[in-house]
Amino acid sequence: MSTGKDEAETLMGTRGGSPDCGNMSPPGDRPELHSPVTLDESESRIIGTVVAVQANYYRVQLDRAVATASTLLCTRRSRLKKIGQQVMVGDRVVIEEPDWEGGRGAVAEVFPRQTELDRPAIANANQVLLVFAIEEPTLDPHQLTRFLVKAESTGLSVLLCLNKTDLVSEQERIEWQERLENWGYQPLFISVETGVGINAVRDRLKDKITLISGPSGVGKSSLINQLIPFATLRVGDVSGKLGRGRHTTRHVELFDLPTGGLLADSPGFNQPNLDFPPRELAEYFPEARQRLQEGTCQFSDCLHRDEPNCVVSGDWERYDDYLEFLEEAIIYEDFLSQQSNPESIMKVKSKGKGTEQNEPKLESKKYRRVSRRFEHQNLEQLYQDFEEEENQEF
Ligand SMILES: Nc1nc2c(ncn2[C@@H]2O[C@H](COP(=O)(O)OP(=O)(O)OP(=O)(O)O)[C@@H](O)[C@H]2O)c(=O)[nH]1
Ligand SMILES: [Zn+2]
Repeated sequence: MSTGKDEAETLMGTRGGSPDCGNMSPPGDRPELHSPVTLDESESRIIGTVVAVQANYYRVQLDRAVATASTLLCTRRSRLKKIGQQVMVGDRVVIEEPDWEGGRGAVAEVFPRQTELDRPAIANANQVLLVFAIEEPTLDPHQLTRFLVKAESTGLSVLLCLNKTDLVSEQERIEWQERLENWGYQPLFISVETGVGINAVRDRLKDKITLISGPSGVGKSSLINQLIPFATLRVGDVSGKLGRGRHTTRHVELFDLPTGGLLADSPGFNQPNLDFPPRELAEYFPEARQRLQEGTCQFSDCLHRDEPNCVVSGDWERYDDYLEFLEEAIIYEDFLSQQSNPESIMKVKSKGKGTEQNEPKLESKKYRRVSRRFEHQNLEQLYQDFEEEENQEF
């Protein structure tokens, strides 16, 4: 746990850009939220966390309220602009020139980020809280796996929470527990309806920055309403849908948990497209991760498909999901490489009599095992994502 003073010693602000910590902080190296030290008296620094970014303004929640202000609306000092220092939601920052009465200030320095995600754009997040329901909607292991893989791909800790346990028997709950433990997870079983397990969730969110995720209807909003008192939610967020504004894909805002910690809800994160290199996929299945820790595949670039002497392929429940997602990740990689080289999408075909015509290239050999239907669906989603992103203001 670092203190404000530790942070002051490692400030980057004027000393260059953010370290490229990407979205893959190594497992086991997961940061805790900084302890609530606000005003570093020796240097009179005002320190806080950026909880929202709106146009060129940053809403900064101070570690400790000063005078009557607990948040300040800040601009970014021009010297940060000059060095290209971006300010993200979740950033720990130093504020200068506070105007306590007007509630204004200027972000002068940004502490080095411990983690950084780009979709949603959030710095220093510690964990993903993945919420599913056991019933209504019935828990679908395949969909759960997709969300788990997406959550794992952030490099953050993954906390799985199964809601609506009031709708199933204890026997059913235990069956799910055993099954998920075999996958490598220790889920929290909760019921927002009856209150079971909510305190355990609170404990796990304490002093951390948590990104909540999960499909529609599982009870995320109901859970958020339990965790954050009505009074602290801003107008427009009272349904429990935190920060769901016009910019659905990238917009993210942090909300204060009364027991300590911050919670972010980003609807874009609830469309779990698998947008990472195929080689990484095995790392996102705890079962595969474990096999790779215990053994080594014959080929260093093994995709764990049908290569000889592979330690990953084999008899584990989610191996078929692995294979399906692998194909999807390969398609995505191919799509990206075609984006960067548009000519590669088309080939010139002779139509006879000296005429030529551009036609889309057929899939390359390594992707042929993908079914047409599967490919079509996924590409449609990829194109949609791509267009959506193009249209985003950030
Ligand atoms: N039986 C039961 N119903 C619950 C529980 N938690 C939530 N619900 C109900 O499930 C329905 C969906 O809950 P929401 O909180 O709106 O779900 P959501 O995940 O926010 O859904 P989206 O807004 O579509 O993302 C509501 O009718 C809730 O009352 C629970 O623990 N048990
Ligand atoms: Zn292998």
